[in-house]
Amino acid sequence: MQRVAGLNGMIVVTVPEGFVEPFSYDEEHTVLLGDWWHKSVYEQATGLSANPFVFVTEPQSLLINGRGMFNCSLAPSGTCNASRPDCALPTLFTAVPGKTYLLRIGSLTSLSSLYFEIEGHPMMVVEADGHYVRPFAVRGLFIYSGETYSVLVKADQDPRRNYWAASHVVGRNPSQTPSGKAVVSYAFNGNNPWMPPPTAPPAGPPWNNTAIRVDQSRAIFAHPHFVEPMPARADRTLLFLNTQNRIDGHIKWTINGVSLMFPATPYLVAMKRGMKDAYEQRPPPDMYDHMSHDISAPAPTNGTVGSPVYRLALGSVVDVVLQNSNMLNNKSETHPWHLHGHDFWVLGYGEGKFNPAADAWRLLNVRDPIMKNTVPLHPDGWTAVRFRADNPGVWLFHCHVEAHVFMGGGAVPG
Ligand SMILES: O=C1O[C@H]([C@@H](O)CO)C(O)=C1O
Repeated sequence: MQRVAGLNGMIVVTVPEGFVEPFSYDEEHTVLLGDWWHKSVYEQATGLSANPFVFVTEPQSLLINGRGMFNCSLAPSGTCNASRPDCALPTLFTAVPGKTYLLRIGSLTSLSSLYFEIEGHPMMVVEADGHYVRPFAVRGLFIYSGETYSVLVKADQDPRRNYWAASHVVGRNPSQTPSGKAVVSYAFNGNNPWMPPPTAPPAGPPWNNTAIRVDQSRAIFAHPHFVEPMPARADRTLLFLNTQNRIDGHIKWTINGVSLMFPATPYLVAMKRGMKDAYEQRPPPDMYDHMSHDISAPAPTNGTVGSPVYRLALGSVVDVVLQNSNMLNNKSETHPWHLHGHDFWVLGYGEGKFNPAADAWRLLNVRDPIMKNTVPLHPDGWTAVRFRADNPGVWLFHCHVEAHVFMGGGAVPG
């Protein structure tokens, strides 16, 4: 749930009594990561629907548990205390020396893909979107809007000083967005929790290094004792081309040429009452023209705006291959795709164009895929997921970038 439009929070579901998790820890902290603009979402929405188009551009701040800092030189005069550019005290996480902490990390960003790290404290990733993963160690965690992870961190460093925790934008040029900062302070006699760490905050990885982000995505597998059996094959395959189109002069995101616009009457109400005019009855295309479409060129201007539904047979197994492609400005960006009402198995990630006729299927992980509900679609690549349509309803499957879903970047299975 994104903060910029007013909603923010983390719900922690505890395990049933007697259930033993595949790891142990002493204490836990929740870490909510966000991004923040000085303009309201209403101003942003006006720009996104305007001709000429005005993008939201990069956030002014990154937030860690609601607190952020921004570059005062960019603020209108009088709105910022230039002698104290950090303006607010950062969030403080307290650690008792020697203890192991479970950090429950969620990204509530509207736009930014992030890298979160704690100076001098590597992390062991143990859970993703509510599913246990085969544990793997990282120096910092790449996390995309809508995702949640749990990581274990050991408080095993010098307890007489404080440490930076930081979030950095990746995948987009952060240009004017300073890193989000928080402080980890050891509860140790004589250590002042409000003393700034003696070191410079970590700089994070280069924002445009896609390969290391894909590597992390590929390192996530189900925990060997918690592999959810996956159906061997799908009943239906959807190949989604995720791209921009210019429609009636406006920049839109489209999926297989359709830019999603929510109907005025909610789908469920319309279906229950048989209101056939309330949403588009013609089914949207299962595929795009994958043989001839060039994903490294802007999409041709043939998109439409609509509200069609991918009608799925109850209980059927559906594969979706999300295919990235260049925007109108000829660049490719990261899109975190989020499915409502279901978890999916993450079959794999690839570079370039997915070719359903070729070997691509054999490269997918059918042995121990992790289940998630949000998955990154990396620049110039594809991501394949499988889910069972076993939750009757009308659901949204969409890019979790707030501006993109507003501009039509979603589909409606139901
Ligand atoms: O939807 C978007 O629009 C801009 C750019 O494509 C046009 O300004 C951008 O970076 C997006 O993610």
